[in-house]
Amino acid sequence: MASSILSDCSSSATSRLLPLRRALLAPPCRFRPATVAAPPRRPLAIAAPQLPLLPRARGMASASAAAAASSTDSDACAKIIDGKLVAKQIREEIAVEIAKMKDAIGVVPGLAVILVGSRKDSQTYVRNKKKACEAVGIKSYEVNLPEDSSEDEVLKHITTFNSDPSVHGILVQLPLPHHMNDENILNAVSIEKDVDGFHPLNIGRLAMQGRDPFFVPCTPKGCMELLHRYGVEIKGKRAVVIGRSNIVGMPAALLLQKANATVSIVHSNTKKPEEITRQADIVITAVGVANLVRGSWIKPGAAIIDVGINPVDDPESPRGYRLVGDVCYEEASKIAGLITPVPGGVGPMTIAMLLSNTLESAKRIHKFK
Ligand SMILES: NC(=O)C1=CN([C@@H]2O[C@H](COP(=O)(O)OP(=O)(O)OC[C@H]3O[C@@H](n4cnc5c(N)ncnc54)[C@H](OP(=O)(O)O)[C@@H]3O)[C@@H](O)[C@H]2O)C=CC1
Ligand SMILES: Nc1nc(=O)c2c([nH]1)NC[C@@H]1CN(c3ccc(C(=O)N[C@@H](CCC(=O)O)C(=O)O)cc3)C=[N+]21
Repeated sequence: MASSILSDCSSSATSRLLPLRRALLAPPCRFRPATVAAPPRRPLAIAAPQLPLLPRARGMASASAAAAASSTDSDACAKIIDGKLVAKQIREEIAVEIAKMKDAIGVVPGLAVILVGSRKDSQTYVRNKKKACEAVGIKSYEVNLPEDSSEDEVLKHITTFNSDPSVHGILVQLPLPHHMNDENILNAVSIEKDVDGFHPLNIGRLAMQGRDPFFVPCTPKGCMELLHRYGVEIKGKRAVVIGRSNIVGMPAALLLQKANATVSIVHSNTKKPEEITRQADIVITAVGVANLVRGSWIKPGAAIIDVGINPVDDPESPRGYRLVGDVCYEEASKIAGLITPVPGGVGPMTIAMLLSNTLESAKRIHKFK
């Protein structure tokens, strides 16, 4: 459900909640349309990190550059990280690899999606995943179960997919109905087919030094991919992750740490989150609160990756609502060096990473290089 109120990002410390006003939608930056930065094409950075191909974004090159950027500089305008474009490039790369694999060994990757219940947003995500699979040549299998299904029914489908050789990835759409135990269900997915990367063994391997998971969770992997493709240096930088969920915040923090950032995690009990966030060269937000992160929370020149997807009422939109992130975009885009929009930032990357994980799984299972 869309929230019926929207922070207008205009008060100082706390969000003032007002009815939606059209004027708030005006683009804040004079140069905004021209600053959408297209990253050059290159293979997935997760497999082979480093090698930034874009010139460093304003303010990200060094502390002195960041210090030079002033938050009162009205011309300052962040580069937009175009997740939609990067995701398209990645899908094209994946389609080429799938065609090669099919030619060489006659195998196409298969992804099974299990959806329980009839939440509209979950149905949309699953439909979009299916479309994305078809477009790159991944065969998709779908199971739709009613809301009142038993945990055993879900487990039965997982077991069937675990032993089906044409299925290389299994995804159980979250959230599950309340009467089901997420842990039991996620534990049942074979770790070799856990393309969401949510199995405790995969998360454990992600957390451990010198170990690698079979799969990195898609949304955090997408965030890292955007940072890599836009040439954001991570090693030695300060990063703040806002949110610590098992599916986004926590694995995002682990990945940043693996990439040698110094990481702080902000959560609902954190005191003075703005002071902590203001120290960060890189901020990843995954909270689910519209406009939580204000311009005053951001270090000039920082890279901001906004994972939040928050519906707010918008009578002028055909759907009656629109999506905004956790970051007050109007304010943040005047101070940050780089920023992801919502929509069109991390969301499309999540789906691209799911396709990437499914291809990776098929290649590993069939020992195809
Ligand atoms: N773009 C994409 O592809 C995806 C987007 N999302 C979106 O990302 C957002 C987060 O999703 P998810 O991680 O699943 O959400 P969860 O609700 O599982 O986790 C939210 C986290 O935010 C923290 N939090 C809540 N309120 C505050 C606050 N005021 N200040 C600081 N931290 C706070 C919570 O802290 P605590 O742990 O203390 O409760 C918790 O760790 C949602 O908007 C979701 O729709 C999610 C997945 C993919
Ligand atoms: N097992 C499981 N794995 C998930 O990865 C998973 C999940 N369950 N449950 C729900 C969350 C959410 N999620 C998103 C995926 C794509 C967009 C996306 O493509 N968003 C578009 C907007 C789409 C629109 O306009 O509605 C964008 O940000 O541009 C958003 C959110 C994956 N999740």
